[in-house]
Amino acid sequence: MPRPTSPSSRPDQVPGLAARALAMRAIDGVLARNVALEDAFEASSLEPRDLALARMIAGVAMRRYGTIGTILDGLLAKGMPRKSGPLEAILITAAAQILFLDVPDHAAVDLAIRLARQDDRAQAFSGLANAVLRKVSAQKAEHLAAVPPEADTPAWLLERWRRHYGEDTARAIAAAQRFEPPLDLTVKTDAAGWADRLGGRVLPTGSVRLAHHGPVSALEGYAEGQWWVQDAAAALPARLLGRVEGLAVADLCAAPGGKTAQLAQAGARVTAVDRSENRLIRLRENLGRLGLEAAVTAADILAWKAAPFDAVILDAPCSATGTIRRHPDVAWSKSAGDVAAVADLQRRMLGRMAELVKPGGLLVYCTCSLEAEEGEDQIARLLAGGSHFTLEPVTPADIGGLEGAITPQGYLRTLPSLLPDPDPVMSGMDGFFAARLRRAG
Ligand SMILES: C[S@@+](CC[C@H](N)C(=O)[O-])C[C@H]1O[C@@H](n2cnc3c(N)ncnc32)[C@H](O)[C@@H]1O
Repeated sequence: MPRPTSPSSRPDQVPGLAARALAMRAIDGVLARNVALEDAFEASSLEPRDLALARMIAGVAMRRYGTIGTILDGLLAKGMPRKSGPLEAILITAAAQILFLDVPDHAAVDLAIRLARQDDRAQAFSGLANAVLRKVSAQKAEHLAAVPPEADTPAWLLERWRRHYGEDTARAIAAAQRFEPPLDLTVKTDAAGWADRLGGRVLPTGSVRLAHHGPVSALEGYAEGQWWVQDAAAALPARLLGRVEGLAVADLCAAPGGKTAQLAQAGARVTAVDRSENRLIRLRENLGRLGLEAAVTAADILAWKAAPFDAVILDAPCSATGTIRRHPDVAWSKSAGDVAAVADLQRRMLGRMAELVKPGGLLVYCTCSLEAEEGEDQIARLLAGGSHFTLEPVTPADIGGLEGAITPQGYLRTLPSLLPDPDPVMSGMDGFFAARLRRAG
């Protein structure tokens, strides 16, 4: 039975407590059950202000979880107590505020103690929590200086990136992921005009970049459907199909529809396929707001039958390690086993593509993963196995001159460390892989 809480400590009556409680539950969900942070927020009924605060706290806590964990470990002489329920998530929630947010330390500590006291298992450790958090607060700068930047990337991921990209690039990727990303928009037309109106800048690849971290629906042009949110790297794979006006194009694994919108805007007759009905609701809403059209189909593409298309883009489900800047929980909720499982699914999806692309037609395969198994290795295996496809190398002209994003083999490989800027929050792009293949005629 949950213990009754005293009226003065009910989350809805203590200012700020509900936001901390939600942040703590979201963090606990990632660390204890591999639940995505967003799932905790989507199910919440908190006021928008509290929800935004909870998102901010949990976001920075996951982005800097390696640093926070190292500092807490150093202060817990006997390690995290066993059977202490959400104590670890409570400490992380408070330490994230103390170390990285502009919140009075005493408020962060006080609210953490209230959360601990509300939980049957954690309450016995509220004194310990108080002592540890006061030590975090007392020597912030010293604690932070003692932790190397790589601590915020799990060792297994860093090791893979070292093997595939080399030491310097692996470190640069890890460093880029410690900062919140900018907001990138794909605009229908007039990128320079929208950059001007929204106070942003046009990237060489054509996206408009803003340093904006609030809700986007209040920004000019959103309601009128003049642009959509899409990371600069995510906007590149659809462009590899070249001129698509009047062509029949299948967008496979399409929801929430960023690439569908690009292709429809470019004049293609798009068929958007995804197996998730829920995500297709968002795709339809997005297309509706943008005033764009596509034929939308809910189906598992491993079983879907259709007459072949002039061109196909397959944005396969992946480990999403290229999006850790945007979704820092991905770093801590995924494992090497997850990479192997999605790589197997991607291989099976690619195996079906010859049926769906007309002879002479184009296929673009892409993933938002930094892992070679989900990118380079997939295409190398496909091409080595007597495939119907040949590689059409990506050229700088395809992607706004971003030569650094093209590999010697002719693949597109964007990294969070590309597009550097003196302001780290205006730097970088998601990690994407894409290959362009032509089916034999
Ligand atoms: C990376 S997301 C796609 C993002 C989208 N292309 C965009 O640009 O907005 C991957 C999508 O694959 C879908 N998916 C996963 N397995 C699938 C399958 N077997 N058949 C169809 N869709 C699938 C998921 O529901 C998810 O929406």
